[in-house]
Amino acid sequence: MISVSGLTKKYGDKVAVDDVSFTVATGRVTGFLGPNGAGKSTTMRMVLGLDRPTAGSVTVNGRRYRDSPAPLREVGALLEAKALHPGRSARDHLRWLAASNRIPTSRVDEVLELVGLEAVAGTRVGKFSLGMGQRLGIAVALLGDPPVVVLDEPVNGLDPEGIRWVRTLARQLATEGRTVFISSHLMSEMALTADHLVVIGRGRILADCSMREFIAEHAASYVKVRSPQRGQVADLLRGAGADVTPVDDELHVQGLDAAAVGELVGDKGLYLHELTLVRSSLEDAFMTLTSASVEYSARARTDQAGALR
Ligand SMILES: Nc1ncnc2c1ncn2[C@@H]1O[C@H](COP(=O)(O)OP(=O)(O)OP(=O)(O)O)[C@@H](O)[C@H]1O
Repeated sequence: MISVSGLTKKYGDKVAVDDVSFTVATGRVTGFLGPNGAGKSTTMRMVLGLDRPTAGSVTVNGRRYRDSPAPLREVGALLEAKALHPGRSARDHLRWLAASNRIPTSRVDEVLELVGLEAVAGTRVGKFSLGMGQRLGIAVALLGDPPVVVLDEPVNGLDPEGIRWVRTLARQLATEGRTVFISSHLMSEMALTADHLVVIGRGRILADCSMREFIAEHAASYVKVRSPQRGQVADLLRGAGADVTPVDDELHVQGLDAAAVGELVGDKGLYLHELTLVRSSLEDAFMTLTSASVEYSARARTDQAGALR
């Protein structure tokens, strides 16, 4: 498991990560979600000991990454813009990493097969597409068969088949009991992949909850009703305690579910032309949540400058 406590990173005056605490549990996929520039990569780099925190601490399975005797076998990571030797083949790259981390060479062909690069294993990495590079990065992450896997934007550059493959792989790794921590700026992708969500905006944690809780709390829903007796239906539903908003030729009803609306209307012998549960998309919920953090951050900066004191 990964434990992040009071983590802060400043670059000069810029606070990239601001007093962040959360836990990434074993045996499930935790999605790390936030808009561009939110602080995801910076946090992940600190988890991996590649950036030194200004304050706070991170432990992976109880110790700091850089204190690990065999990092590649402890934590597998895919980071953005991974530097690869362009003249080397994928197989040679993995062999070199395996040898320098005392991982058996037989594992190289296993991971090449796992990520679907067997056919191009001898091709120079410089000729790889973005998607192939991502697959090779994931192969590197899995080379040491690590119990903890950290993937920064793993679906970048992948086609729909590749995206589905990453999703299945992440779920499989979690089912095997590993700790899986994946960043993305795409809510729709995380909704299909993650069990748990940590949402960050402007360096601060905005939500840390299960995907189910996030949907219940943030994805607003209403029942869309169309009826030739709109006025009567609206009065009836309001009388039953619902919140009813007329929109064009529709009624948007909150406070009663679709079944209750249907039964109330049926009991009175009124007609319905439509009865639909409408959920706002998770993408909308995510945008609303993170755009609020922009305002918060602007206030915080004014406060820091002393203007409000
Ligand atoms: N080395 C650096 N020097 C100065 N500022 C930096 C540095 N690295 C990151 N930042 C700033 O810190 C903030 C957080 O960046 P970070 O890359 O962690 O965000 P992110 O959520 O990963 O975004 P993206 O999805 O665009 O990669 C951004 O405002 C970024 O400009």
